[in-house]
Formats: sequence, structure tokens, C-alpha cells
Amino acid sequence: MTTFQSLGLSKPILKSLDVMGFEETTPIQEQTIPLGLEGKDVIGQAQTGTGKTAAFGIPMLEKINKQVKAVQGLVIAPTRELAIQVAEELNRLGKGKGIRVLPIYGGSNMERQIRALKNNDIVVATPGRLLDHIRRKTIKLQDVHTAVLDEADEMLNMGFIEDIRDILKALPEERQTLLFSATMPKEIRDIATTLMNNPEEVKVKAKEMTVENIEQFFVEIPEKHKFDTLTRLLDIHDPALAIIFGRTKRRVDEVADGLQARGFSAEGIHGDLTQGKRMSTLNKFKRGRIEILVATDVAARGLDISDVSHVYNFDIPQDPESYVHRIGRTGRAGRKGKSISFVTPREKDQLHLIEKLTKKKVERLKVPSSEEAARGQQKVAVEKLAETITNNDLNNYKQAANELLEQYESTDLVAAALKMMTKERSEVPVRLSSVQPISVKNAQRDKSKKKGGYRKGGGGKRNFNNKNKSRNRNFSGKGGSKRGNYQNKGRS
Ligand SMILES: Nc1ncnc2c1ncn2[C@@H]1O[C@H](COP(=O)(O)OP(=O)(O)OP(=O)(O)O)[C@@H](O)[C@H]1O
Ligand SMILES: [Mg+2]
Repeated sequence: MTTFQSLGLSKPILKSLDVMGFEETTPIQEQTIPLGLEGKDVIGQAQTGTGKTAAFGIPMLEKINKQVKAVQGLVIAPTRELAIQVAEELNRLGKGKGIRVLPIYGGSNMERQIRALKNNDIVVATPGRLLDHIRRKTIKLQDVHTAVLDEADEMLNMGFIEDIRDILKALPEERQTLLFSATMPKEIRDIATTLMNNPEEVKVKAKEMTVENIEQFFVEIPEKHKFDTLTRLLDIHDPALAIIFGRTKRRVDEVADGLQARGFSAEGIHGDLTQGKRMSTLNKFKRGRIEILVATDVAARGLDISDVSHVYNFDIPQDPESYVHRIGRTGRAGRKGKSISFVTPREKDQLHLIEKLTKKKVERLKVPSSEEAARGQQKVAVEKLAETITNNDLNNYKQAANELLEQYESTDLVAAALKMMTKERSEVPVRLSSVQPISVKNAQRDKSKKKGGYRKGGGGKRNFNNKNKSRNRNFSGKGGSKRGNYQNKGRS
């Protein structure tokens, strides 16, 4: 076990880490924080949910000089929600040192951002909005000594590369550049090294690219049966919080509407929604006020919502990398999670491609029948009833119970209670617009076209092997203007 003290961090940062309940380093933190402190450029690759934010954040925060009244650190992230989440994490980490971190992203008030920029040490930005500020000369970057590309491979895919080059050109040449992601395809790594100064590459050694604590399944299923199968699985799994990924914005809207029609607590999020709507939906999800988030890849990268127990790939993703990030929204910081991917018979090759990249076999799950789904729901109700007996003082209800028992058979009474607790689903038929299956060939063609222990709010201790589930939720995400690239993700 490596402690943060042993890395020689300053008192104020150690104090923040203590407040956050971080006890020991994660492997990527242990390996990259010392390099970062030495001033080296670093390409860091480690599995989802293993603390990359603090791995780049801590060295950056250590190097901020509070006497200098200017932006000294810059983080670029692919989506607005992720920019906000990273800024929140850095604010917590830098609190002991009095460091101020500002997220800037498209869709929010430009003037207000300009005023706020004056008082901040670190800026976390989406590329589009940052370039706006650079072009309008409303941001001063001459004191930036550390630049980070979070989700580096995504930022350097062909859709973003020119923006990133322009941004880096606006920074002092004498600077440290840090690139982090859970995935780093070779061709992207090659581009990355041209932007950096002799980078050290740190790849946390793991047998598989995905974390062990996510159990991965697939169901093989024709397109037209996907929706009914989804609702059955949801009834059987009864997830605490679930994210369902769909391929397109329209798809996301249709699935979210369909789930609502069948009585599920679901909402959709994608790049066509206003910033306000995106934020409010995500916040509701973080607080558990909606249980199911239906999303495009806009929510695939970086978002850290601790109670997500299930990820469903309603449509299999186009890139194996995208699969890694999507399922990585569960199983974070040592918690357990499950992923279930829907694969149409014609998409089996795509599944094999994913297994090849991740070096992990995805287990087949049987398509449940409607009887199995009904039994699954009853099982959930039975478990809730048993839990209520164990965890509550039921004395106040006993008189009423005895009276009922004089009138009715005990079996009938329990059956009635179970019926009341079981959400009987409406059978409304839900029809989705048809979509093309993903084929490996198409995916490759698209690629060539493109070429153009854990935190706790209140000081409790957490570490990466801690299996305790915490109700403490935190989140993050994406943003912006449309670009004809990479599956048309909403970006800014
Ligand atoms: N050393 C630590 N001890 C305890 N918790 C930690 C530690 N480091 C990070 N965490 C927590 O782990 C969670 C995941 O961290 P983070 O979001 O940085 O992961 P990531 O590696 O960037 O994942 P992704 O690839 O999905 O972006 C966060 O809630 C974070 O606060
Ligand atoms: Mg991250």
C-alpha cells in the first residue's frame, strides 16, 4: 500500500485528500504523480474509475503558485458535464491550498465566464468554448505551466485534433503536458507524442482493459425484440441506477419515451438538448430521482456516478474503445457492476472485436421470457419485504396485522402485499424506428473517413478495495457544437 504522504505531497494537499477520505494511492496515481511532480510530460493509461483525475490533478495543484494571479493550469475535456465534474474534483483536491478551479463550456453565459476567469488558478474547458475565448482574447494563458488532455484519445481523434493543436499553440512552449485516458489506440498515441516533449508512457499493467469488478454479459437478439427484452432485464435486475446507451439521439429519445410509457423512471440525455436540460437530467440521475439514464456516447466518457450498478448497451458501440468507456460508468472505485450488451445476429463480429481489444470474454446471457421477468419482479418484492422485516421496528403495525389475520388467510395477505409492491408493467406496445446493424466492415470504413479506498464528502475513510456501497454520488460528462465526426457526439 502506498500512502499519499510517501509521495512527498505538501500539507495543504494532504489535508484535502484526508477530507476526501482518500487513504492510499491507486496504481496510476502511484506511478504518475511522482513523474508529474518532476515536471515530466506523461501519457497515462489506466482502467476506468481508477482515479486518473487525481493522478493528473495532484501534480498540477502542487505546482500552482498562489502569488501569481493568473490561470496556471489548464485541463481540456471532451464534454461539458465532464468539464464540470473534473473542476469539482480539482476544487476539492485544491481546497486545502485555497485553489480555485473554473469550468468553462459551451451553452453557458460567456460574459459571466469572462468575469469569473479573472479569479481562477485552473480552468477546465471543452475545446470549442476555450477556442472562442482564445480567439476573442478573453482568456490569458501565458502563465499556464501545466496542460492536461483528459480522455486524450477522444480529444485527439480526427474531429478534435485541429482544435487541440490551436489551443496548445496558444500556451507557452515551456510547459508540462499530461495526457490521460483508459484507452489509447496506437495511431492516436503517435499523434500525441508529436504534441509533447519526450513523454514518459505509463500504462498500468492489467490483464484486461476493463476492470475485474464489472461482470460483462451479452444477449444475442434480433433488433425487433430489443425493447421488450430490455424491460424484462430491468425488471429482473432491478438496478439501483442504470445507464442505457443508444446509438443515435433519436434512438435515445425513443427508448426513454418507451420506458416511461411502461412505467419506468427514465430520461434521455444527448447533444441536442439544451445545457440546462442536460444538467438537470444528470443531476436528477445523480440524486436517484430518476433511476435510468438513456444516453448517447455523450455520457460514455469520464462520468463518475458512484451508484450506477448496471450499464446496458442497447446498441453495441461502433468502436471497441467506446465499449470500454461506456461499461466503465459502473464498477468505479472498486465497486461492483454489471454490463449487458445487446448484439443482433449480424453484429457478432463486432462483439468479437471488442473481446479482442479488452482481452476479456463477454458471457452469454439467456433472453428472459416474460414469465421469468414477472418472477424476477416478484423476487425483488419478496426481498424488499424480507428486508423490511429485518431492518424495521414493526410494532406500530402489529395490531392492524393481527386484525387482518383474523379476517383473512395469511397466504392471501402476504400475496396482496407482494402484489402491491410489484410494479405491474403496462403492456403498451413500443415501436422503435429501425436502425442499421453495425458491421465490422462499416466500422472500419467510418474510421478511415474520420481520418480526415475512495472519496467521501464527509471525511470518512475509503480505499479502492472497500466494497461498501456509498450513497454519495458524484458525476461528470460532454458538450457542444456539431461536428461531422466520430458518431456525431454532442460537443463543445
Ligand atoms: N486514491 C483514492 N482513494 C479513494 N478514492 C479515489 C482515489 N482516487 C480517486 N478516487 C475516486 O474514484 C472515483 C473515480 O475516479 P476518476 O473519475 O478519477 O476515475 P478515472 O480513472 O478518471 O475514470 P474514467 O476513465 O472513467 O474517466 C472518483 O469518485 C474519485 O473521487
Ligand atoms: Mg476520468
